Amino acid sequence: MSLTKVYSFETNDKVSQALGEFIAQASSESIARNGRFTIAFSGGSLPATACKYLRNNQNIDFSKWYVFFADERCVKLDSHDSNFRLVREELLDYLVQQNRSIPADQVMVINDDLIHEPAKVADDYLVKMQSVFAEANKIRFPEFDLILLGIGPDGHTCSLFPKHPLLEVKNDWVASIDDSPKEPPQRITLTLPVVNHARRVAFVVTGAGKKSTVKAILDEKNTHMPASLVAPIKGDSYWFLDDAAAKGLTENTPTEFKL
Ligand SMILES: O=C1O[C@H](COP(=O)(O)O)[C@@H](O)[C@H](O)[C@H]1O
Repeated sequence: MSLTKVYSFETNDKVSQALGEFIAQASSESIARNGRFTIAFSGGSLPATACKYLRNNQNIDFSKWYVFFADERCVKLDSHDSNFRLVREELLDYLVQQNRSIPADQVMVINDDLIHEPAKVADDYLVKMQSVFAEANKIRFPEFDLILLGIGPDGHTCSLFPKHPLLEVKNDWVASIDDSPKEPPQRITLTLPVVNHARRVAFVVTGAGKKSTVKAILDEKNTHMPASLVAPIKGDSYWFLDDAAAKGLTENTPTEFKL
C-alpha cells in the first residue's frame, strides 16, 4: 500500500534544503537501480523552491538525469509563462556554469513551433516520452522515478483542473488543454494515470495562501480537488510544506510529520 508522508518546516528555505536532499537521494537510488533518473518538474513557485540547494549538491550525477515537465504552457520556451524557462533559470543554467550540464537531449521540452496547436504539442511530447521510456510497447504507463507537483489554490495539480474532463482520461500519457481556467489557457499536461504510476510523487506547497487547500486535500480528502486524486499505485506520496501552509492540518491527518 502506498504511503503519504507529510513534512513541514519552519521556513521556505528549510523546505528547499530538505527537498534538495530528498531529490538527491531519489536520484542516487534510481541511478544505482536503473542507471538513470527520470524526473518531471512542475512550474509556478516550485522550481525556485526545489532547485535552490539542489543545483549546488556535488553528490548528484546530473549526466544521468532525464528531465520532463509535469505540465507545460503552450508558449515559446523563452516566454515568462514557460515552465521550462523557470527550470532553466533555477537549475540548468547553474549546472552549465559548473560544467555539470544535463545533456541537452535529456531535457524534454515542448516543440514551441507547434504552440498554436496544443494537440500537436501533446503528440510530439508523447513521442519524446516514448523515446526515453523505450519499453513503451510493453508497458501501459511510464514509471517516473520522481514527479514534483505544485498545487493551485483551487487544488489543481499539473494542468489538471477541478471538474475538467481531462480528469477522466484513462489511457493517454499526455493530454492537451485549450481552456485552462488559469492563464495561459493552452497547455499540455501529464495525465492522472501517469502521475499515479510514478515511483514517488512529491508535492511542494508553501505560503499561508495555500493553507486551506492543503487542509481540504490532506485532512478532508476533498475529491473535487484534483490533487486529492493523486494516489500512486506502487509508489509513495510526499508533501513538503512550510509551517504556514501546514497550519490548518490537525492531528487527524493520517501522516508522518517530521523527516
Ligand atoms: O499553472 C500552474 O500552476 C501550478 C501551481 O503554481 P503555483 O505558482 O501556485 O505554485 C503549477 O504546479 C503548475 O505547474 C503550473 O503550470
